[in-house]
Amino acid sequence: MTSVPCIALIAHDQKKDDMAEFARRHRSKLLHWRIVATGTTGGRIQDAAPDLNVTRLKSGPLGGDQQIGALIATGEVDMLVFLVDPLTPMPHDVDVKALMRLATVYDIPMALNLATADILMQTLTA
Ligand SMILES: O=C(CO)COP(=O)(O)O
Repeated sequence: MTSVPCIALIAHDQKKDDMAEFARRHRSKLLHWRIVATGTTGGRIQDAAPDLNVTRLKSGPLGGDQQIGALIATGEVDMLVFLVDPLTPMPHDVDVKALMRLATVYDIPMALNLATADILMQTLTA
């Protein structure tokens, strides 16, 4: 793990309220992390907790998931929280699957729902 660990945060549209609440709830721990996020998700996190260190990438359907996958492949992401919407078809479903695949290949702790994300955050010491 690098000196400032990096967490990737992504939420599909139906889960963005949950992600904003997640960022507020875990703000004190997330202050010690660099956050990378897809475009719209990152904006919602910045609105919810303006003092967090958020780098916004492209929106998911425009390549943001792939950008985060590339960061995982180069060893720059330590944890992934991806709040997925399993009830809505996505035009970029292949990108979503590719990101989950890379997080698995590189053995990155990955939460795909809020309950697991909260447990992962509880394991962090800072
Ligand atoms: O579509 C997404 C993940 O697949 C998320 O992208 P946005 O955060 O830009 O909405």
